[in-house]
Amino acid sequence: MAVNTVQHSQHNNKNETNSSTLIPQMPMASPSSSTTFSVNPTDYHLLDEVGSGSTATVYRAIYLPNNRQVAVKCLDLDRFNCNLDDIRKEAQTLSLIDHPNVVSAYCSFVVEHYLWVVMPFMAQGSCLHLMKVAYREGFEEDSIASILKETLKALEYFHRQGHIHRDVKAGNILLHDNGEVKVADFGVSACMFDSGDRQRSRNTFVGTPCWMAPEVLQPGSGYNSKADIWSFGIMALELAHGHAPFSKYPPMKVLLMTIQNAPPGLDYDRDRKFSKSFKEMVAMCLVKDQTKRPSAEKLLKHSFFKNAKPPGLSVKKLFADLPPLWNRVKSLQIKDADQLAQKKTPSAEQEALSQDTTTDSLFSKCKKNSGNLKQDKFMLQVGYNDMPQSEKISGSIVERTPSILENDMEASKTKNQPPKILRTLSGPPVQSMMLGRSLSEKGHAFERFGNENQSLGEKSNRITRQAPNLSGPLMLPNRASANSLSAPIKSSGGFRDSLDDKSKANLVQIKGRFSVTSENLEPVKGSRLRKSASVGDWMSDSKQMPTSQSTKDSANTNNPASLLIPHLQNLFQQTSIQQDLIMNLWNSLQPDEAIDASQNGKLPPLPCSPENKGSVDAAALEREKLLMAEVAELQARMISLTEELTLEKLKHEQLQQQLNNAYSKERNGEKYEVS
Ligand SMILES: Nc1ncnc2c1ncn2[C@@H]1O[C@H](COP(=O)(O)OP(=O)(O)OP(=O)(O)O)[C@@H](O)[C@H]1O
Repeated sequence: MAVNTVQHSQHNNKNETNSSTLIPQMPMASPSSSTTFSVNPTDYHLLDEVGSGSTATVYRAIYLPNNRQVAVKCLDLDRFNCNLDDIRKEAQTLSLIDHPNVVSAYCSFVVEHYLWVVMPFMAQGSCLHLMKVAYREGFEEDSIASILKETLKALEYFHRQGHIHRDVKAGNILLHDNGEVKVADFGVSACMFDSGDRQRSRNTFVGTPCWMAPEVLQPGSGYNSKADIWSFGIMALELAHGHAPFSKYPPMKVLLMTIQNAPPGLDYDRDRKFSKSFKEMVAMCLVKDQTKRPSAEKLLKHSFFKNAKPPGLSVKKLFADLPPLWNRVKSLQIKDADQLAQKKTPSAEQEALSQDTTTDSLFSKCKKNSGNLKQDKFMLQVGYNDMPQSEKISGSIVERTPSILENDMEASKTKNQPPKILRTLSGPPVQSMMLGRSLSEKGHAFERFGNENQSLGEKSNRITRQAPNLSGPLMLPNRASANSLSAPIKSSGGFRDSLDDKSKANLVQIKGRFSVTSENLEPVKGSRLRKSASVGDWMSDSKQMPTSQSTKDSANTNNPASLLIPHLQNLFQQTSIQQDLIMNLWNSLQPDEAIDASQNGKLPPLPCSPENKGSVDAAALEREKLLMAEVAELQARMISLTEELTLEKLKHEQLQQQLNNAYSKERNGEKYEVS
């Protein structure tokens, strides 16, 4: 493997302070191909966007020197608090991966603040995308068996090499025209989230809430390759139903449900169409005790896989009649953008709705429906430093109302957008020459959708491209092609670890991923977070999605009810989830550990007597009452402010009327007398 030492371009990641942090450009021959790919970005002609996830956008591209079709994954380095040395190591590891069921990398290099990873182009995209486009209820069992078997072969390979994939899900299983199945997203993404050495990365977890194994969420428990087997079981359910279990719930709730509930599985009644052997195989993967889960090697011997057909038969047929991937991606984007646009509630209606909501109904609604609130209105924020000392573990679900979203979009439209940034709303910064070509290609593709769709396309472009992505790298447009239903999450090796370590004091979620251990939050602070695909459109805005402090501030201003009520709802939601989480984690501590942590100040002095857990519940109730009272007070203030505002508006209108009268009389030469 030749290593080109030419530094192509600098990127402005904050960690780039020591000499070893520049990522080397790595031209390399693909392990299974003799072609060498250059690290010169002008050698790549980016054509269409074929997918996007929480960390990257992926393009179909042509490698100009040999006219070969490739995929270029563009990871935004600004989004991560990453050690570039680690990225280099991981990129090297990635280049050494050589298995027919694993998507390897041809080369990687930095273009401005993007890491470009050049890979084989998998022409049918991910299983998740395929389900969204054509199989919303999931695939048939024969296709599932083949996809799972190929995936399992890749996992067996990873595990044999001592690796854990850590993000096994349908969004990371790619398909090719001939039915080939390959696992993607190994290596680079992992390292993007795992600064630190290998050992440390074992103590952190990159994953996606619905797919995460219980042991990676449990305080203090370690995990190993069996975590992939759990995710594999969840993915089996995802392929069978078209979505992962719990995917309709907010991430924090998913975490709790994964820990507390019985493992999900194929239901004997509801899933009658599936074989006993499939159900049994899934049940073997989804055992909470990781030691009781089979290894990938052992699982491959299960009868379910023995009978699996070759993918050329059972997978290839899935996309026989479908248009090319990039057109599917575009039409899905259009559909999603259209749905997004239709979700808008006129702000007046929103206000009326908000004002109708009483404290009681609001509270009970939040309590009762906390799990049913639409995922696509939520964004999860997890943080320590923003919270009072007594609430050091926090997980807040912030509801994003359609009217706020709308405002964001309007605001973004009015901002001055330098052409380059405008171009990069959904993609990497590339030379204008490449940009021109890429955009024109996109234009052609849109033409195929006819006039009606063309205008939708424009709308989609307006919404998805101009969505508020201007204030920071985290602001991604809401895209159909994103790894919907698969927002990854990252947590440290248990919450207790996080509490112990000041360097892990900030928790931030980046587009669905839990990004724990953020020592330097600068790239995130002030940035606006938005959506993740998978569990919906969770969005945040430093201005509009308040932390507890900004919520307080907003209560002190003359904000109209339509803005305040969603904040109150957020508070309720946030508080109830936090309470659940605190109680759950606290109760999972050993009594002596809890006392110890309280006494040495690592944990706030919760009124928890290990002998008498009932007092914890009482304290929680007490706290709930206090919060209710606070909210009632806030709401009363809000109502009175709203009334004042209405009065002022009335006065204003009257004055306006008088002025108009005076003006028209003056024009008519009459003398106006103020009444
Ligand atoms: N080599 C490829 N060929 C074709 N499509 C691809 C390729 N790699 C990725 N994609 C598409 O792009 C999507 C996003 O890619 P990827 O999962 O690597 O991004 P990510 O940001 O790492 O996602 P995640 O949200 O899982 O972290 C995939 O779900 C898939 O649809």
